[in-house]
Amino acid sequence: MKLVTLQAVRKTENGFNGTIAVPGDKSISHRAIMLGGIAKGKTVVKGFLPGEDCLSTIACLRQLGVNILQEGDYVEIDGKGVEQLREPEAVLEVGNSGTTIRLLSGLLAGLPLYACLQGDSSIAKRPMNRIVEPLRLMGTKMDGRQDGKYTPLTINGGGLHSIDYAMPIASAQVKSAILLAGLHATGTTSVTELQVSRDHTERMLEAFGVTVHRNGKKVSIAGKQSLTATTINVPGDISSAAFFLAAGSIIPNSNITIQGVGVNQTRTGIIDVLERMGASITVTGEDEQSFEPFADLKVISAPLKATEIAGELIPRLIDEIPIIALAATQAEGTTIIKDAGELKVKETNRIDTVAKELNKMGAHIETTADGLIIHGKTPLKGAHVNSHGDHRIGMMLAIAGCLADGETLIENSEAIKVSYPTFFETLRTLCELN
Ligand SMILES: O=C(O)C1=C[C@@H](OP(=O)(O)O)[C@@H](O)[C@H](O)C1
Ligand SMILES: C=C(OP(=O)(O)O)C(=O)O
Repeated sequence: MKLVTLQAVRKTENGFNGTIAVPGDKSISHRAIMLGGIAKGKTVVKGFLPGEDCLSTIACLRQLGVNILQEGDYVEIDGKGVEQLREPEAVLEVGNSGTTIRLLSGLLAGLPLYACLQGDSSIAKRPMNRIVEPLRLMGTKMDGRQDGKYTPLTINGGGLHSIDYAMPIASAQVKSAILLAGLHATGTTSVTELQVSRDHTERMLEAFGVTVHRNGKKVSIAGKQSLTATTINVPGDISSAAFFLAAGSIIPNSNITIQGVGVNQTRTGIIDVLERMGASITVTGEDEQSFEPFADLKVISAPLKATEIAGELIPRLIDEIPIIALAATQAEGTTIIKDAGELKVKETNRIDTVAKELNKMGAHIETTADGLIIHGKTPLKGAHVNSHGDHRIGMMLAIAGCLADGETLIENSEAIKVSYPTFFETLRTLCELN
């Protein structure tokens, strides 16, 4: 039986203060393990995120026969090239990780192996047809429940040919799955994005010596290229830093510096939106040397005003919408978030869970078909809330609890370990929790 965890959080009286570093970027950590696993030579990953999702990726690659040493945020991968991957003897378990199942499916599609992939009860509800359709077009024999819509997925890979695919949705996971399959297909595979999404796969493939052509929203990769091992320095995860950027803005008397955060343009929508709302954020020490840019972010509390978030901005802050919604409850005016229907197919339906849980605390949030309407300047009060097993909802509620009058109890708080296992330790360095 799974234990239900309950975390108590009380209002912080003196603000959030201090200098912190957030754990490594989740998206980049997954990709470093997968690409290191098919490269030739020793790949070293520094600043790896030892969160449950990325540990699932390591476990899957080990099942495929890759030797991986992991100690905290340090990883060494003994890469022997893609031909050394062996057929897994058991089902590949991806846990709660959408990135693991979608990217790994793309990788496996190109290899002459049979594999079965499944995850937890949240993964079982998330759409897989978005990758199954293009991978089938490339020649993959692939199936899943309801004609490939849902997990478990089975893949009988190999013998792929290239495609020129126009994506019907904005998704870095779908783009990456196709590019990883294209790596082992004949001809040149192209993907044209509907809207620009995070480009970590493209950047990391280049870091492993692969030629990737980019032309606006079109990305192309010639098949049959091999990867050469490298050292990957993973920046701090801006999606984790986002909780403190928002907290520092809305919790009075705060002053936080977050060191070494990844500031890839495809991920910095959170900074743009908070600044537009009136937040005081300073970006310093930008380092562009590495394949992914890093910077230090400083935030001090400031009065916020409402905004509208829509269109091309959405993929640049898709995972930050729960914490942006909390910030908007404290802003002057009504914030409108639209074009964010993708939120319905994350770890939970985040349109519903954000509204339901924050409204328990006194917020006034309405749901729409593709977003949220958030009425500002609503004082929050402590309540018994639930992460519903969604890490980002859990962290957002913990920050809400630091702002609300009285005590907040967060049920299923253990979900936070998916992307930020030391979240409450960081919180305790910034303020008194209880
Ligand atoms: O490629 C990635 O690492 C991710 C892409 C996004 O998902 P989609 O591709 O479904 O938009 C994001 O929400 C997820 O947390 C990580
Ligand atoms: C949606 C997320 O991740 P994934 O799709 O990898 O489960 C997330 O981290 O918010």
